[in-house]
Amino acid sequence: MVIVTETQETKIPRPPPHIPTNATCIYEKADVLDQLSEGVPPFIHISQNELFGLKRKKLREEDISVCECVYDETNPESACGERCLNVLTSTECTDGYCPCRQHCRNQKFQKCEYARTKLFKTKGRGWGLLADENIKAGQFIIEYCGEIISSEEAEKRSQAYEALGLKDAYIISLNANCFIDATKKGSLARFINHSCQPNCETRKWTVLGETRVGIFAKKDISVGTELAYDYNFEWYGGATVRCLCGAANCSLFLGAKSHGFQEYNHVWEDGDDRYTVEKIPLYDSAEDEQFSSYATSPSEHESVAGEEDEYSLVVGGIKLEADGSMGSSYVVPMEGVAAKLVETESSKEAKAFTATTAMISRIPSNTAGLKFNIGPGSTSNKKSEQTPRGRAKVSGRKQVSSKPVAELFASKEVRAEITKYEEIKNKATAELNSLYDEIRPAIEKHEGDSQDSVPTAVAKKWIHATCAKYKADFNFHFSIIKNVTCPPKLAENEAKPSSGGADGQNETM
Ligand SMILES: C[S@@+](CC[C@H](N)C(=O)[O-])C[C@H]1O[C@@H](n2cnc3c(N)ncnc32)[C@H](O)[C@@H]1O
Repeated sequence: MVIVTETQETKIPRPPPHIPTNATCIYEKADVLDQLSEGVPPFIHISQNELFGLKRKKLREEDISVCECVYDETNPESACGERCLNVLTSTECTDGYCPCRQHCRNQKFQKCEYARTKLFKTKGRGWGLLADENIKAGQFIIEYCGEIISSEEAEKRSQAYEALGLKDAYIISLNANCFIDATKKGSLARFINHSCQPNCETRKWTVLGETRVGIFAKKDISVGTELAYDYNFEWYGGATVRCLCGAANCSLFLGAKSHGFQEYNHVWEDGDDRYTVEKIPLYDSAEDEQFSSYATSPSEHESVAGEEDEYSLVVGGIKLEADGSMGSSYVVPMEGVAAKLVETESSKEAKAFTATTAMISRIPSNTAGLKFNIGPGSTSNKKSEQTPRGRAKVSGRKQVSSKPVAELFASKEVRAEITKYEEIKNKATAELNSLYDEIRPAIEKHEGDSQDSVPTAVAKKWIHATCAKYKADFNFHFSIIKNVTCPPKLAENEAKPSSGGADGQNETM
């Protein structure tokens, strides 16, 4: 098998000269090539994402986050460890700007500081990746590299791959607008399989102003153990793949946790071991519910107006360089796929591909609130509704109105308390809405690039207002529950509460 790695000719848009580019990658490519033995389906190995039909945003000096770490020669761990401000916000330090200079330990993506891993053939799940050394919980293992594509392109490609009969899916979501496709080009992370009880997880990091996805250890992993993460597949309907992870809590199908999963729509292919199920264990849909917040519907992906890469154009897997020649790294791998894609993309029928299996997994932000998710959907897991003016409703949930609730209580004191908390809640909601209008330009500006990050000052304001709203919501509901479960003693002149409202009629909230 011929494996072709990225070449010097591959043109990657660079930031201006005064802004540093990726630090030297110390990853041993030879190690990778050794592993790609006979039988591994061909692909192009890359250790840095490539943009397809999208423009790379220039990194501006004012966008560089500079930490406050002080390097102490007697303690090498003092350089950008877990207390580094950048590490805490999942942002890599930038060469030339980090106070710890060459001692900085927070450039793991840029320097490809990967754990040692090894490809191996699994039973029934194709190829997989295992730990080739002991890995510590929290350790960065490898970057999920591939082509960065728009959501429209992702949909088009996944349908095309399905039509071509590709069994393995390698497209994961980067944010609402962009996806990483490691089908034709990728790092070894593309071989990591799914598990419903994973030892790894995906995390998004900001590296030189761009969002990148890394695979991190969720727990200590001993040498020889298979690496796996939860794909959180987002399915666009159609065929589903039986999960063979073997975990006790297995969801049984890849994508079973996604909204798009439709049990009635399974397509089993004759003679395909991957899809053969000897005995299907009983399926408990309740298990899905606890995970349902991971996945979102396809409609959540807003399309991006595809702009051409400044430097080159990729057509059906063949890269055309500025001089019209074909990039040399594109000649051998995925020949069949590339050829068919050229054929289908150039024909009008390409658009008429029936949507069958289109698997796109979604990467949750794993920064535990340190990364500021902001905007219309940030107060709820569900996509928030938009008013005609475009303003996001803060919550799509049914609102409880205080009046009928308060009337259920005989105590004046309780009624006053509930009404007071409702006023505070309404005020906090109004403040959040007006803040959203104020910061919308900043949000929209950032949505065009990385939807996950907005300037810290804006994020802080938003977090403050959101917390105030949550607190007010909580206090309002808590005061109702508290007074229902532990009603205050009534004053002599107060009547006993009726069973159904102040006027004795049954009322509902
Ligand atoms: C990102 S690839 C993983 C590498 C893949 N095994 C290979 O040989 O290239 C994802 C594909 O691997 C297979 N796969 C991954 N995890 C699986 C699992 N738990 N059960 C069954 N198939 C799995 C599915 O075909 C899926 O579309």
